[in-house]
Amino acid sequence: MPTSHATAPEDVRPDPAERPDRSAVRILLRLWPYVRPVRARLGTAAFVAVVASLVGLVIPLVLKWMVDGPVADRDPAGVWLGALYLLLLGVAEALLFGLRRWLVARPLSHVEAEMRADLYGRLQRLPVAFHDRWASGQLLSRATTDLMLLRMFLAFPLTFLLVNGVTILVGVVIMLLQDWTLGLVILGPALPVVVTCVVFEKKYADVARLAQDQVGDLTTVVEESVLGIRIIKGFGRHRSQARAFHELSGQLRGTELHKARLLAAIWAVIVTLPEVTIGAALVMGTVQVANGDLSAGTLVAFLSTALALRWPVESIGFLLAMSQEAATATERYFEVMDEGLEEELAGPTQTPQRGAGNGATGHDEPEADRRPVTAPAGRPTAEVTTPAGPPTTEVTAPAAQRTGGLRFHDVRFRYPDAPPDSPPLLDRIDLHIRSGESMALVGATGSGKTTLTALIPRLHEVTAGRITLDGQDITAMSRAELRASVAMAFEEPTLFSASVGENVLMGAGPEAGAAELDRALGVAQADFAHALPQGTETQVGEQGLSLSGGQRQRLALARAVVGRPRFLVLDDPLSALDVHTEAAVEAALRRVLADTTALIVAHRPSTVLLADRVALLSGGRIAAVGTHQELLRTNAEYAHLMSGEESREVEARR
Ligand SMILES: Nc1ncnc2c1ncn2[C@@H]1O[C@H](COP(=O)(O)OP(=O)(O)OP(=O)(O)O)[C@@H](O)[C@H]1O
Repeated sequence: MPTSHATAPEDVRPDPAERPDRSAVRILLRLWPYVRPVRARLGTAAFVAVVASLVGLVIPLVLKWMVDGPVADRDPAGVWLGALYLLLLGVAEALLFGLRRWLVARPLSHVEAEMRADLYGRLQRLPVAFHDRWASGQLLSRATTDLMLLRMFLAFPLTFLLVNGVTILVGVVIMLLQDWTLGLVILGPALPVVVTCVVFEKKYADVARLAQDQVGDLTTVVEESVLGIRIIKGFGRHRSQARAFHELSGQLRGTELHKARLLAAIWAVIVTLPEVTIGAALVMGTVQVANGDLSAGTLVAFLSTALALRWPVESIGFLLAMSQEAATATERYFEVMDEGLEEELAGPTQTPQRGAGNGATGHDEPEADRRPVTAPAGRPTAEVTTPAGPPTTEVTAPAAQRTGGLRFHDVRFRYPDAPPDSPPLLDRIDLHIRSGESMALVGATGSGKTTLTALIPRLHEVTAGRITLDGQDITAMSRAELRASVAMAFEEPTLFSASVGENVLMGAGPEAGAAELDRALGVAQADFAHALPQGTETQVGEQGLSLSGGQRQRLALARAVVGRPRFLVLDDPLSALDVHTEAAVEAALRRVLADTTALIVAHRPSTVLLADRVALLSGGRIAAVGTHQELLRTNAEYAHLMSGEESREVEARR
């Protein structure tokens, strides 16, 4: 059974100290492949916004013309004309900003959808080891909150940092042209503002990253609480769960307040300094007007321009903050996208080259696999071996029988996150399940049975050695081909939010229909599906929670057998069934197992009896292989496991 590792992944976030210290700009540049297809529209939108902003800067010049012209000459018609110009400029500015919004809305939702689709696709193709390591909440928050932040960045800060930059530049030039001394006064705070922005950016980057990671942690807690609601209620853990939630949300609140304090600090600098200088310029300008050195219109134009630049300057603070959050979101997005795909994973590092590929292997028969004894009546193979003792008889079976079926060749496995000096979980596993044979796999809890079965469809990669299916190395097959040949039913039967029929037919090709569905439901004794309100069209809830454990297990079994796989791997498939249903499923499974090569993880004698032979996994090795009766007689550990004590322990854990 998968262990708690699957539900409590370690913290995989890169240590802040280990994260490469890259500038926000370089990180954001990674978005270019997604932005490229919509660059024309985004560019046009930015151009329109620059024009709109510059239109706003013409308004002070019209004011200057009005004050020095019609107002000074007491010409009402001129004043009305000036007012009309101002109105037209205001309307033009508003229309242009509206056009910009219209231009960006569609392409940006396209970018967000593309990025989300890529992330989802990547998550499907990442190896199981990746999902073991990453908390689901961290992945969820990247697919939702982070992508929303990116869309907002492309919509506002990306454009407005450019627009405001151009506006400030043009505005400053206009002010210097009006009166260069007043212009220099206005430029005074530029240096302290720039320095503050640089310091702010670095500090804000760290806090933004922390906040986004904490959102991921919080999402994980919420998700686990919802999925585990029965356990929380059943054990009355809602208070401790709520405490854990409050603690995390308190931490997030603290981080958000830290962000707010940083924003307040930069805001104070960015707002106060320009305000003070505008005040100073007003005083100086008024004195100059009083002395006759400056026209009133010029002063009005100057101050109006300075006031028009207030917003572009003040907004820099939060535009930088949003950009920083977007850089963090980009970094978090690509942390997932940069993970190696299943397909890119190298095979075992020390693959023995003995007899690779089809044909005779030349591989020595494993010790426990050599001695032919009598097969159970009616079984397809006569090659059943005794459990213990030195090899006595060489196998004389035809080559096809020796290489056919499912075979582990000197397989070794250690979880990638296990300490490097720990012994391998599976060590020198040699096991041969002959074509058409079914083999039960028995072992103490935690001995590695589930892990061993997961190696067959390459959910994990063997550390050394190789596995062959009918003589063909599984690493030489495409994953699609491999997984079409091997069907699995896991101990934890997961159903998807779809109809019962769709859940079962997931295990077959697209051509499978009602006949295959009925047959599979029959084999798994899951005919209850026909009695559901809408028969096999009935939707099962999230994870099939509306069905009982036994019902879900039978549907999972039906899914495994529906595609008539060449190889069947069942991880304790009958654990949740009552004795009568179990007997019925066993009877039906026997017929299926006659046509396939199967490996069945078993805890109970009744499941073991489904198989032709049994392999005992102990201490990371296949300690014995033989029939149930033989192993009962000759192997004390097996006898103990089957005596019921171990089975009861396993039952008690469920
Ligand atoms: N993703 C993982 N990373 C590291 N160690 C793991 C991982 N999954 C399982 N293990 C460890 O591997 C060992 C074997 O686990 P496995 O689930 O294969 O045992 P099992 O024999 O199927 O147990 P059971 O009979 O209880 O289902 C356990 O000690 C477990 O802690």
